[in-house]
Amino acid sequence: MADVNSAGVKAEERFLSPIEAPMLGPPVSDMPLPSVTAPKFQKPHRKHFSPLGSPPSVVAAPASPPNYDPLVTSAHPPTSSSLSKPSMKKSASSPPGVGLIVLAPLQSDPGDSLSGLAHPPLSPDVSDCCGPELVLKRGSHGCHCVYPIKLDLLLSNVSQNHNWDMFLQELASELGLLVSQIELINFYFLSLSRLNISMDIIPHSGVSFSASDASKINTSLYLHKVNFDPTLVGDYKLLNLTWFEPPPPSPVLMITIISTVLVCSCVSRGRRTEPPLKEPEKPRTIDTAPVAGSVPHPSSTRFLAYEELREATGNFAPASILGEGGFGKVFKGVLSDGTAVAIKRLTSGGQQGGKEFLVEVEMLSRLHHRNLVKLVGYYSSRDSSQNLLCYELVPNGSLESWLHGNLLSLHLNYCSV
Ligand SMILES: Nc1ncnc2c1ncn2[C@@H]1O[C@H](COP(=O)(O)OP(=O)(O)OP(=O)(O)O)[C@@H](O)[C@H]1O
Repeated sequence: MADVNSAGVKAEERFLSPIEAPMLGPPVSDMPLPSVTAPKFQKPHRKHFSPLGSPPSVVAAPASPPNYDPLVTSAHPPTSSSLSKPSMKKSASSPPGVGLIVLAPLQSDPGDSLSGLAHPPLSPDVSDCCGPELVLKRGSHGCHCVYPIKLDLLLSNVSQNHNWDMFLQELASELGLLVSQIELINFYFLSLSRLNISMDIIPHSGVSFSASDASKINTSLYLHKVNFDPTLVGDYKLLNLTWFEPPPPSPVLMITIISTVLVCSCVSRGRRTEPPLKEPEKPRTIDTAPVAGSVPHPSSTRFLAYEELREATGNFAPASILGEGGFGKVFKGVLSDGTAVAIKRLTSGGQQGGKEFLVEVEMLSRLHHRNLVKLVGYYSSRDSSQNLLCYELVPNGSLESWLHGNLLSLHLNYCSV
């Protein structure tokens, strides 16, 4: 009898290198598994669970593919007769190696008896919007593609009046699946009671099965934990199980995620550690500028430490006195930076209070004229009991001599402004 596939095609017309079926010859593990060539993008890891090896182990496909191509078929609509006109086609979109493992044809006369067999209800064709190794999830909106588990079983002692719905229900129940997750892709009769059947198991949620779920299915089938009604199927053998590990996120997505994390991290860190904005510090010495009431200290001139002024004048030594006006003595001195200055020490208890003094200092510091003596800085104690003005030193004689001499220079001091 010659074997026929689901489309009723004689096996010997299709297969150049037939291999013995597991129950008829070499074990399935000796069957070379074809290599997979998938596009680089979204390439999933394809893993074969060896039915004859340790159940949870993953057996990689051999590096060298066999010389013959495995038969790759698309899903076929149910055929009314196993001897009907063949409609099998090579799938261009499917990668090699994803499909039916070819079993050897039996050398017996097929006769017409196969036409009376109850054929498995194959899933109808669906639109081919999915990429290689992906299948369309039925019932979903749009083109929802998922990675299935591809399963090949060898069924023996199959009832001729096989109730395939019952078989699928039992298989789904035993594997903890929904019947809707199992799609029969192809079948191949070896004899009246024996056939190889291929199916896709569709993940109920997500884009693929987890490794543990795939391993459970593999183990259940390998260890024959799946029990069928003996009136339906006498025995079965796991020929092949292929699980597609979901591809890792694309590099673009990874870069986006990493960038987002980095940006968020930097922003968060910046908020934590960014010091509060500070006013640029003015050159100060030891003392700090006074704040008299609501009047801020003058910003356009220097606040000088009393200690510096005291040292500059030799502790306001009488020898450094330049003169004396209506508001106090004027001392000659040199600041720590070498600037020669005239320091006017206002008489304590003068007419001006702290606020007025600071306002005057602010005004003086903003007046600039070639005939005005430049204000270098000032000092005012917190209680305004000590107020000092520091001018550039006018050399070559007293102001009086300048004013009353030939020079037409004008001197305006703090009191006369
Ligand atoms: N920048 C200066 N450089 C050199 N000597 C100065 C300077 N400022 C004041 N003096 C000296 O100190 C003296 C006192 O000056 P001050 O300005 O205090 O009084 P005044 O200008 O003479 O009169 P008034 O008190 O009415 O302003 C001046 O006569 C001058 O000799």
